[in-house]
Amino acid sequence: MNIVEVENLTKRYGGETAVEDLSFTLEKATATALIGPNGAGKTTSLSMLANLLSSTSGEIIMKKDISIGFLPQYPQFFPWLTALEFTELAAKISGVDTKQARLQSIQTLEFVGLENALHKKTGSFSGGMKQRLGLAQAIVHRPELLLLDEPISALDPTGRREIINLLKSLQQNTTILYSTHILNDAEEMTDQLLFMRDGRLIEQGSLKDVKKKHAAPYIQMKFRNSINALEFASNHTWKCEVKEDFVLLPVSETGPTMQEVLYVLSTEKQDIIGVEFQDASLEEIFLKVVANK
Ligand SMILES: Nc1ncnc2c1ncn2[C@@H]1O[C@H](COP(=O)(O)OP(=O)(O)OP(=O)(O)O)[C@@H](O)[C@H]1O
Repeated sequence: MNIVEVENLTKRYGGETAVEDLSFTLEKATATALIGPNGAGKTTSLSMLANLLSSTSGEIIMKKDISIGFLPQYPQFFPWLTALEFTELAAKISGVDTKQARLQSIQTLEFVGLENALHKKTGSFSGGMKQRLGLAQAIVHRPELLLLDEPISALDPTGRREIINLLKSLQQNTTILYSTHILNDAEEMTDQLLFMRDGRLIEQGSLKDVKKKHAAPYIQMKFRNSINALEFASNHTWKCEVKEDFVLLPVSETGPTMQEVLYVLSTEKQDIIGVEFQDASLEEIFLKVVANK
C-alpha cells in the first residue's frame, strides 16, 4: 500500500530550479534512500514532503491524517533545555498528551542511546549526541512516516552502525525516507533507491534492480603484482579489466563461470593470491549512473 505519492514535484527559486518533475511513491513500512551529490535537491524535496516548504508545481498525496516525523539536516535545539525537556516539548507539539509525552520521551531517549543524558542541557551535547537527539524528537510521537535529512552523516562509524540498526528496527511500523551521501551505509537499509542530480530523479528502483541494470557482479582475481595481472589478461580472450594487481571479469551469460576460471587457474601456472566474487557497491553504481546520464 502506498502511503505517499509524489507527482511531478517542482521547486524553483526565481530562475533557478532546485527540484524538477520529481515523481515517486513510498510504500508502507519500507525504507527509501534519497541519494545525490551536494545541491541535487534532496533537502528541498524532504522539506516539501515535511510541509515546511511549498512547491512551485506538482503534487504530494499522502495517506489521510498521516503523522510525520522530520529530522532536518542541521537540527536546532534550545540549549537551555535538557534532552528530556526538549523531547517532551517535541512530543507535545506533535499532539501527545502531557503524561504520555514524558513516558514516550524517556523511552525514546533510551532507544537512541541517550539514557545517560536525560537531564543534561542540550547546549553541552556533542555533534553525535545532537544527531541522536534530533532523531529522538523525530520519532517520539511514533510517526507513520519518518523523513530524515542526512541522519547518519555527522556520526562516526560506530554511531552510524548504531543508528542504522535503530532505524532498521523501526522499519516494521514506519515508512522511512532518508537522504544520505554515505552510500555503503545506505546499502544496508534500502527497499528503494532514488538517485537525484541537478534537481532531477535520474534513477530509481530496488537495490537489486538498480544493481542488475547498471553493474553486474564480477569475478576478482588478485595477482602477486600488476605484471602478472596484465600477463593473465593478455593471455586470455575473456573481456576483462586490469586494475593494478587485480583482474576483474564481469559475470555475464556469455562470460566464463567461476568454475571455468578456477579450472584455468588450476591448470595454468599463475602467480595468483586470491579469487572471489565481488558485487558492485552502491558507490560504484551511483558513479556509473551519474556518469551515464
Ligand atoms: N532558499 C534557496 N534559495 C535559492 N536557492 C536554493 C535555496 N535552497 C536551495 N537552493 C538551491 O537548490 C538546489 C538544491 O539544494 P538542496 O539543498 O535541496 O540540495 P541537497 O541535495 O540537499 O544538497 P546537500 O547534499 O548539499 O545538502 C541547490 O542548487 C541550492 O543552491
